[in-house]
Amino acid sequence: MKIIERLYDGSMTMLTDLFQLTMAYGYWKSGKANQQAVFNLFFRKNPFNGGFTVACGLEYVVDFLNSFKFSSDDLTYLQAVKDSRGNPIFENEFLDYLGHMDFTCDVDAMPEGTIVFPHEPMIRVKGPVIQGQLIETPLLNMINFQSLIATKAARVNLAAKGDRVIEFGLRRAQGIDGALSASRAAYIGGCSSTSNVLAGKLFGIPVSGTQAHSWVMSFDSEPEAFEAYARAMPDNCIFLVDTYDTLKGVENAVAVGKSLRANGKKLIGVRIDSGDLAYFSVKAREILDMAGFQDTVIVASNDLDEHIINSLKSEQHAAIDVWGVGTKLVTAFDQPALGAVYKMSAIRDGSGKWDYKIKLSEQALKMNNPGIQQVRRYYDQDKALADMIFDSQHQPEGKISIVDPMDATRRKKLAASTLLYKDLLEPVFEQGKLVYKLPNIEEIKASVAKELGSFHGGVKRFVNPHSYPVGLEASLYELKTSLILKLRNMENDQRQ
Ligand SMILES: Nc1ncnc2c1ncn2[C@@H]1O[C@H](COP(=O)(O)OP(=O)(O)OP(=O)(O)O)[C@@H](O)[C@H]1O
Ligand SMILES: O=P(O)(O)OC[C@H]1O[C@H](OP(=O)(O)OP(=O)(O)O)[C@H](O)[C@@H]1O
Ligand SMILES: O=C(O)c1cccnc1
Repeated sequence: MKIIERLYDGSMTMLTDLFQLTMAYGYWKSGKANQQAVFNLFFRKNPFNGGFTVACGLEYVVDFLNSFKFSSDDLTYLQAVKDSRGNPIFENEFLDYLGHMDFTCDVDAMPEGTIVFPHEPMIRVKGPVIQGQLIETPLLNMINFQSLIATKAARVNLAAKGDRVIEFGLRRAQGIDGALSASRAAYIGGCSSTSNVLAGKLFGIPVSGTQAHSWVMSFDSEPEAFEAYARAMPDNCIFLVDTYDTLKGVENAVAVGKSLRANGKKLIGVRIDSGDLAYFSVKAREILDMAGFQDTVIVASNDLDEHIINSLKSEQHAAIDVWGVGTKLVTAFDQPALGAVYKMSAIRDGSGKWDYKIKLSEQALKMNNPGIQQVRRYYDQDKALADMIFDSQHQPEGKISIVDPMDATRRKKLAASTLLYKDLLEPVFEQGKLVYKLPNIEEIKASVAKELGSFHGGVKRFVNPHSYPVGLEASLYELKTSLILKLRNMENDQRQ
């Protein structure tokens, strides 16, 4: 079979790191496979030095978990995986166990489109430790990338201040799924359409586009190229005007626009893809307006990102109506990974009691939070005030104090009983059964716009954004501190 058919028709359960399978084998050998554990997926820093992150990728995760099953092909492959002495790593009885394994975990997650902040669990998995372990890598793969791109797209669209942004990234994206899931995430983050036709077909995203230099170059002259296009597609005319001389190109577009008009058609737009976009767009606008083409839009492209768009639009008053953004959006050019991690935060001991876990680190930033966490977002009217990470086993009551996990002296008191709130993690799977109704892509996209609207402008600015308050509920903070002290004492005792 060809590589693309094999990739997309096969089971995805093996989309994991080998060490997840070797640890799974170890859990099984040690009789621990079914010990209940809790894992949280979270990141430690907003991308792009920004003040927020857009959660994205859950639909992929749901699909992946829904069809989580090792196929006989997978097991045959695993049978042949060898250790350092050339012997099979996995014994057949274990492979048989994997073959019969069904996904039975509880999964709670933030819906796609939720605005999320560092240290907040975006996904919580509770169930047999072997299963929680095996799905670590694919969950990170799906959530890290799509959340990164949805966040970049949200930033680009904030800079465009309501103008249409078309995502042009397919040709520069990181491979096939890098392009497809980037187109999906970019649309969710706020783009209006994509040039990626397969993404349009798969996800129901509107597709749109203009024309390339090769079209113009294939004719003896630019006017001939525009005329031929207008004859072929009179209702789809956005001419690329910078192949030879941008302003002459606009004049050539106007000339064809006049004959389109004479036939009851319209010159929809011109695209400028090089040079000083502020200067050329303003000049192009003058030419178009003088000729009576006030409603012809100016599309700009060429290595754009949120900073260039912001400068062109807000500082230089460029006359650009539509932004075509490719490379820097779909490759998350200035930050290639979100850096979300997946950490165990509790495991049930032999007596059935939850044993809360943290990982010690020299860096406070790297110490995870313990417990079976939930995130509560408090609102004052329709504005988000602060988020509290708490242990769902101990529902907070009365007056609430939240503690900054990076600086315990920073505490925020909330008159919680008078405030509206929403718990951000929603049940997705209960004992392996899907209990969540997936929103469609339009609903997800609309929720990003709505959610962003509930945050103060300072959180969304590009330079030194305001750090939105996220804290640990005080008793969870105390618990974390006591676990750290206990582990440090254990370390000291072992050294003596
Ligand atoms: N007025 C402007 N202010 C800020 N940045 C701009 C402005 N006009 C264009 N840019 C950006 O400057 C960069 C221009 O890069 P470059 O010099 O490679 O483009 P170019 O001169 O159009 O040549 P090419 O044909 O190779 O694209 C692009 O990222 C573009 O988006
Ligand atoms: O610049 P991006 O944000 O990635 O947007 C996509 C770019 O892709 C096309 O260029 P093409 O691949 O033909 O090459 P070019 O850079 O020489 O125009 C298009 O003209 C844009 O410039
Ligand atoms: O349609 C376009 O103008 C387009 C598509 C892909 C990349 N650059 C431009």
